[in-house]
Order: sequence, then C-alpha cells, then structure tokens
Amino acid sequence: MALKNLQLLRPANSSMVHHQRQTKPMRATPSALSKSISKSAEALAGAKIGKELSSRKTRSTEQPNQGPVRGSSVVNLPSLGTWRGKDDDSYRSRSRNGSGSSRAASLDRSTRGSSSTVNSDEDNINVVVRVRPVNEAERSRGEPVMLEFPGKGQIICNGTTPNKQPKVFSYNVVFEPAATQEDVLEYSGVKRLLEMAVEGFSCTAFCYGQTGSGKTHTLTGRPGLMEKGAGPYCEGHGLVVRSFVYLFRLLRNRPECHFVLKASFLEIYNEKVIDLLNPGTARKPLQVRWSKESRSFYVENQFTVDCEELDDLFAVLEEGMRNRAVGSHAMNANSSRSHTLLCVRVRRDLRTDGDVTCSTHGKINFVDLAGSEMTKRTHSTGKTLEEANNINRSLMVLGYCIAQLSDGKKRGHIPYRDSKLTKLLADSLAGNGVTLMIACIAPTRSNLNETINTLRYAARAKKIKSKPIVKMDARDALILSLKREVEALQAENAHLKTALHVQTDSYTYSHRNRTPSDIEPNKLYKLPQAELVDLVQLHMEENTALRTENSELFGVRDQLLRDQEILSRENERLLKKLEDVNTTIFGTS
Ligand SMILES: Nc1ncnc2c1ncn2[C@@H]1O[C@H](COP(=O)(O)OP(=O)(O)OP(=O)(O)O)[C@@H](O)[C@H]1O
Repeated sequence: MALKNLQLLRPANSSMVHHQRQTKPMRATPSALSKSISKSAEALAGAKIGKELSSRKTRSTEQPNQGPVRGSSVVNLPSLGTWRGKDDDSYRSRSRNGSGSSRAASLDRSTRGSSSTVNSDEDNINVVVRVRPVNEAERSRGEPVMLEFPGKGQIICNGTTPNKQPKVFSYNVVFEPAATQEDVLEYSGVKRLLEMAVEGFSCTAFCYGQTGSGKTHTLTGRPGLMEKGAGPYCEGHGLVVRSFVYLFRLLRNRPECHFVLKASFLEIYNEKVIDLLNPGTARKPLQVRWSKESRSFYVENQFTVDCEELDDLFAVLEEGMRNRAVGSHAMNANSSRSHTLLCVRVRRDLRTDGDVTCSTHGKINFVDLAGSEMTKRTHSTGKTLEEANNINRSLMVLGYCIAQLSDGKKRGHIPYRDSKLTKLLADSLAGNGVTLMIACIAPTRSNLNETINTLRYAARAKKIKSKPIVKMDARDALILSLKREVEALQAENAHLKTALHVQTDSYTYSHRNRTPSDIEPNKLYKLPQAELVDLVQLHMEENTALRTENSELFGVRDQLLRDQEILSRENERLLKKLEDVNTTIFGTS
C-alpha cells in the first residue's frame, strides 16, 4: 500500500498538556481525492456520490468478520493496562482561565481494571467523560456551572439533591472544558484501540450524551467543517480524522505486513438502517441479519470502500456526514437525529516463515449516538417527536443491555435483538471486542438532570467486563498453530540433542579429573606401602563411581532416545497434517 507522508495536527494550545511528547510534523498531502469527490459527484443508486469513491465501492454481500470466526484463535492480546495514555498520572493540563489547579483532564489509576497478560484476563470497558464549555446562550442567561473536577478521574456534581449533598463520580479520564481535540486523541485511549484494531481486534469508540453535549463535536469537530471543504489536516477535526491520521502512521510503521482497509458508514434513523454511502437506501432500508458463521449481526448489502490512502478514508467520512440526518430543535441547531456508525476494517496479511500468509481481521467503529435527552426538553413535536421517541427506545435498549452486562453476578438475557443499534454494537459490548465510551456532558445548571443521567449510565458501563480476542481465519489459525507446534518440537529436539552431547562431554571431563595422578607403572614398586593402599582405594572408589555414572548415563540416553523417537513420530505426523492442509487449500503439496 502506498502511504503518503502524513501530518499529525497539533492544536495551537497543545502546550496546555504537560509532558506531552513533541511529534515531528510531516508534510501533508493534497486531498486530491476528496476534492474530486466533492466536485464531481454523480448519481449512484439514487445517491450523489463521488466518482472515485464509487469506483472503490463494493457492495458487501458476504458476511463480514464481525464476530469471532469459528475456530479463531486468541493470540497476543496487548496490554490493556495503558488506557490512561502514555504519560500516566503526571498528565495534567491547565485550565484556560489560568487557575493552575483546574485540569483539562484528570486520570484515575485506581479505577482501572488492568490486564497486561496475554490472552487470558478480562478488562473493563474504558469510560472517559468530556465536559463541553459553557455556551453563549448559557452564558447570557448567567447559568452557574454545577461541576467540579478534583482530579483523579473524578467529577463532583453540586446541587443534585434537596439537601445539596454533592455527588461524586469516578471514571478513567475526565476531559474538562478546556481540553482540546488533540487531548482527546492522546488521552482517551483511542490510540490503543487503533493499535488493537491493526492487531486484529474488534474495537468501538462511542459517544453518549444528551443533545448539545458535544458528541458530534468530539467525534467529527465543529459543525459545518466538512461542508466548508476542510481537508484532512484542518485543525478543527475531531477524534475520527485524527484517528485516521494515526492509523495510517501505524500502518506505515509496519512494512513487514500488507494491509487492506475498507470503510463503511451507516446511520440508524427511526429504526431503519440507511447506508450513508448510498443514501438511496433511505427508501429501502438495509436489513440487519445474523451470521451463523461469524456468530454476530451484520448489515446486508452495505457498501464498503477500499481505502488505500488517508484521503480515501476522509472522503468516506465527508460523504457520510453530508448524507446523515440532521435537524434543528430548541437545544441544538445542528442536532444529529440518528445514530451513526462509521466502520474501518483492517485486514493484516502477515507472512510467517515459509510461504504461509496469516491474516487477521480487525476493525474500529466510531459511533455517534443521537441525543439521550427527554423529549420534552427539546420541545419536539411531529417528525422530531417521532425521531426522539425512536432514539430514546434504542438508547433504552442499549441501557438495558449495559445494565445486564454490568451486573457481573446475575447476567441474564441480554436484549441485543430489541434494537438495530444494540444488534450492531453487540460484539463490542458482549466482550470479544475492545470498547471506549466517551460520555459527553454540559456543565451548567439547566443540564444537570441529563448530566447526572449520563454520568450514571457511564458509571454502569464502566463495570462491563470484556475479553477481547483476535479475529483470524479458521484456516490461518490452524496453519499457524500447526507451524508453531512443529517449531516447538524441532526446538525441543535440538535442545535434547545438545543436552545429550553436553552430558557425554561432562562425563569425559569428570572421568579424567577423577583419575589419580598419572604414575608410571614401573615406579609403583618405589611407593611406600601406605600410599599404595591409598592408591588402590582411590581406584576402587573411582571404578564404583564410574560404574554408577555409566549406568545412569545409559538410562538417560535410553530415555532420550525414546523421547526422540516419540518426538520425531509426532513431527512426522504434524508435517503430514500441514502438507494435507496445504494441499487442500492451495492444491499443491
Ligand atoms: N468541547 C467543545 N468545545 C467547543 N465547542 C463545543 C464543544 N462541545 C460541543 N461544542 C459545541 O456545542 C454545540 C453542540 O455540540 P454537538 O452538536 O457536538 O452536540 P451533540 O451532543 O452531538 O448534539 P446532538 O445529540 O443534538 O447531535 C456545537 O456547536 C459544538 O461545536
């Protein structure tokens, strides 16, 4: 894959974060593809869509690798104990108002479910909270800020109960209002998610919160950014574009692998699945089906776009953002009226020694949920009310699922099937994937009830345990495991041979050392009687020791020969099996 030079954006105020490493800026590439897409749109299946983007599209009729493939193997789970970001708890940022005590983000080491072992341990869903700044309307009404940030991942909500007792919530990371988009990339744990997607894990980052709390801002940046033609390196971008840049940097650093990236983008609007890369499906929504093979839900006939370069991924986002359902209501002029799911699948082909190529299938989902607020707050009527009711229904099902999953003791039936949203998030929530929840909240008094709801929701989600697995083709997993077995046996054989050789040497050496000092036989008669007796005694002792040692060595040798015999028979059997598998798959032996 040809990877162009990429540039990692740093916001002007990135100095707000202490201990942040400087990233060497790289030259940006012109976003030729995205420009051509926006200029030369053509109708495709009733949709306006870019020429080059459409030429890369394929309709997915086969079932994607959404869940663990039968026979898939669990390999090399990277440490999940690094959610906090790279600079640990020394990471602090100053608030814009200059009060050194306030932090743009605070971290909580103690709340981490940690797992740094391979393949085995469970880990909690990573939950971070982002607090948006006070907006113009709130400022003009003189609304007080109800939240405090004492650090260590804690948020204190004031004025929540009649007796004014503050409530304290703890999370993995809290992004205070002054936190930048770059802070969120660096410290939310999304980089870890991207690294794991490259390794073959299913990863999901989703934003949850009431309308106007900053979900879309966090994921895709300021409203209208795409419409204004901002390229991939514009500073206003949110987590998604920054993640794309980071993802391509990761791929570029792995020249030993071949990567294939495919992206898709859908929305769930009024419980209908619409392909944002083919908005014609608004008239005939797509079906969500169950795959027996991958044991997960998938969207039938969804378009996927081959993304060879950063601009391709950017074009997918641009296209989808243009097509998503946006409405206006009392609380947000640019409110997302649907849940959107942008999925980037990463196939990694890794050549193991010999001619065997092993593929892993990772993915990262970016999910922007519609607002979780009560309908009366948005003064919704008619169409907007219907939208809000559907939004609330699917978020309610998501809430049930989260409540069930987080109740470790009595996990009962999880109602994934009750909404399209939960069907599609099932594999992320259920535990084979790696999930990051970004709970978005507003800091002012008029939002307090919704803020508390969101914080409770997030606290529940934090209890969900997951046990991520790498998705790998069953065929590849079998070949890899056979190869590994053969290698282990070969290594063991070599070790045994060496061990046998060393034993023999050491015997010879010790034998020589035990030999009494060389005395010429013709001088023996000159020795005094007592020395002669000692000498005879020494020889007799040595003879006994040698006989014992010899019989031990014969015993060891016989045992090793038996082990070797077993090993070589086992090796032959495995090699034969490997040949058979190769013959079946590649038609050659
Ligand atoms: N951290 C932030 N910094 C600056 N502006 C923000 C921030 N978060 C949100 N905003 C602004 O607040 C407004 C509402 O944000 P946004 O549209 O992202 O909310 P939302 O949660 O996605 O709402 P909805 O559920 O209605 O789609 C936008 O104008 C956005 O730019």
